[in-house]
Amino acid sequence: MPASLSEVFTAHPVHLHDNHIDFESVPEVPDSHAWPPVVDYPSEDLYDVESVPIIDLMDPNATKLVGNACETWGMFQVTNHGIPTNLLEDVETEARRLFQLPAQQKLKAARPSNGISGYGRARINSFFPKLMWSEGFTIVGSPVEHARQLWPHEYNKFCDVIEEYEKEMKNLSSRLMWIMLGSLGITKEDLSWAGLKSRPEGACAALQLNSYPPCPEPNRAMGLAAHTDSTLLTVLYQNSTTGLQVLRDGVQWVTVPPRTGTLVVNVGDLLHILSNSRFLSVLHRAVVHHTRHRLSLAYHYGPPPDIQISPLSKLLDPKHPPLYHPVTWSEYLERKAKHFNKALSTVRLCEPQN
Ligand SMILES: C=C1C[C@]23C[C@@]1(O)CC[C@H]2[C@@]12CCC[C@@](C)(C(=O)O1)[C@H]2[C@@H]3C(=O)O
Ligand SMILES: O=C(O)CCC(=O)C(=O)O
Ligand SMILES: [Fe+2]
Repeated sequence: MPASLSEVFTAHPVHLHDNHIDFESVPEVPDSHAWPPVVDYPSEDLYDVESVPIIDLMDPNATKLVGNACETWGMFQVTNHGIPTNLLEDVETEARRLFQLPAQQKLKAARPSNGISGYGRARINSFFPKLMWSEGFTIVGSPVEHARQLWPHEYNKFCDVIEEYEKEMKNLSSRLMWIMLGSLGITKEDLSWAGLKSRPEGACAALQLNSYPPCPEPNRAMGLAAHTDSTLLTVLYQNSTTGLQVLRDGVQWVTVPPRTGTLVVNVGDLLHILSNSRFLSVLHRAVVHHTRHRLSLAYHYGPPPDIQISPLSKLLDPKHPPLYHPVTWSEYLERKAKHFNKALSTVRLCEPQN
């Protein structure tokens, strides 16, 4: 069994580095990136819809509002989250600087086919016949090794900003997790691994930088295909270009409009399991824009990789039996690498009632 997140993908190599195109210079979407019209669910433009809840973390009712959003949307936006505005600006600038590098330079820090961190396409691309209109850079822990490959002489600024962002995101994610669980009546005593003193690092995370260049034919391309995250929760910063969509009630794509200073939070598959299905792990995707470049930074927050995650006993009774097998984050990421969006059903104990 893998001891760290980095080892998870050794058994599931994905080869995704061929066929690079210069997104900025092509006049039309090449066949390699041309998606047939996605006829799954309508987009909200057709209807007048409510949007993802915006929750002020300083609101005395925040816990209740967060719980409600997790049970109905599986996603919410937060204000008054405590992440300094200048840090958000700096991290956006550094991400932009990275993606602006020439392809050959970025490929020096390419994510190995059997590795977790580095530059490359979304690993979920291996499940689709067409390529996505995006590039990504995954960071687990220190970015130094890869940053040196990108900027041999001036990698310090990037590393300082990323490390500060990782530190702030880790604190915020932990705080959010306790608010989310608190809404279900769960306290620190109910989660044996959360207070493990012997493991000061405790939780584990991956920071995913995503770049979506402008696209000459946005309706024929896909930025990031519909997926759920394998995490406990994900905290997403998006720049001022729209693109993120969330599946509402399993029937309709709803855009999550960027709002300055606001962060998007979504429930991941592991929190869905812990909550015994009370919280929704929602499908979300990123579409692309005709003229505007979109950037997003997703902080994928999970438990220590080798800790068993299973429905919390406090939420179980004869009417609410456990719906999932215990699984570690490492094992779950392996399942995701093999089964993609069917990973959750591979750990399900019994079929949903309705
Ligand atoms: C820890 C991780 C979660 C993630 C895989 C990763 O190693 C880092 C990137 C994450 C991401 C982002 C895009 C969608 C996704 C399904 C993917 O392929 O890479 C998620 C992965 C996940 O949540 O399973
Ligand atoms: O770019 C976005 O808005 C979505 C990114 C995302 O879903 C992810 O990195 O998991
Ligand atoms: Fe995601």
